[in-house]
Amino acid sequence: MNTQCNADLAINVTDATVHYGQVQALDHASLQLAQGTVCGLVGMNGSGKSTLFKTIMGQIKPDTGSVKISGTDPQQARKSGKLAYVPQSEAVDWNFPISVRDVVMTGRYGQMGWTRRAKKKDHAAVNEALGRVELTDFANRQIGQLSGGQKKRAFVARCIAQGASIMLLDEPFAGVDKRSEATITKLLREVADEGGSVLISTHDLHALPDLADEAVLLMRKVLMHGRPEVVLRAENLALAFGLDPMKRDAS
Ligand SMILES: Nc1ncnc2c1ncn2[C@@H]1O[C@H](COP(=O)(O)OP(=O)(O)OP(=O)(O)O)[C@@H](O)[C@H]1O
Repeated sequence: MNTQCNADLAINVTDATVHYGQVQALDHASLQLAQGTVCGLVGMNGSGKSTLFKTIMGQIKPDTGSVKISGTDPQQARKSGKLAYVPQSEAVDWNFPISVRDVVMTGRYGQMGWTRRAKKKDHAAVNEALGRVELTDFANRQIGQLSGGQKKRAFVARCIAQGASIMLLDEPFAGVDKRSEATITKLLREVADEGGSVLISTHDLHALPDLADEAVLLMRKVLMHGRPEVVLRAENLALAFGLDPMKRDAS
């Protein structure tokens, strides 16, 4: 789909197979994502989307194949702050006694050294990120006391404070109000326009053509990768879902 050489690819997953015991979650999946693109990841429940994210993040080592992030290992890309992940809401402990500001500050930890003492530039990065997601007024609230959409915005702000140029977002629009969806969409577009890359799983297929430059259909392997309006054609969705999810909930 792209003409960049491998080291220029933001994400390069080649032939990744992942098992959880007897369950095969990825089956020789390959995905190349160029710099400066927003890509939507679409697939039914259990098709391997979260597993693919974890594999790209280096949290799961695939049985076969390899993952490169801008030509380096995922661990190295995470350490340098280049690669960031916004997990599904269910994966977060919202009762943890931490403020919105401190959640965003965790994005700076990699650059602070072992003392984790925030300097002026760290506070400035956090303030700027909070402003970009319109959460400045909520900075001192405990993270669990935000709405679903505000929580997502806080985690996007964390990626921005980190200075990440490659962002993975697992269902960022699930249970999210329209304002938050619009704010997040605008920010992701800005990240891509600045040369970053965004991979975003979503069940909201109607929103995808406005949000993403590309779409990927996943069913343990990548069935199709191309322009959203082509990938989301009914006959292609039928391959991935066995029905027409534009007429029904894609889950
Ligand atoms: N920790 C685990 N142990 C065993 N099986 C798992 C584990 N995590 C995921 N699976 C299985 O692996 C497959 C892929 O799961 P995964 O969570 O990657 O799918 P998904 O596309 O993200 O699903 P959803 O849309 O529901 O979030 C599923 O069959 C799931 O049941």
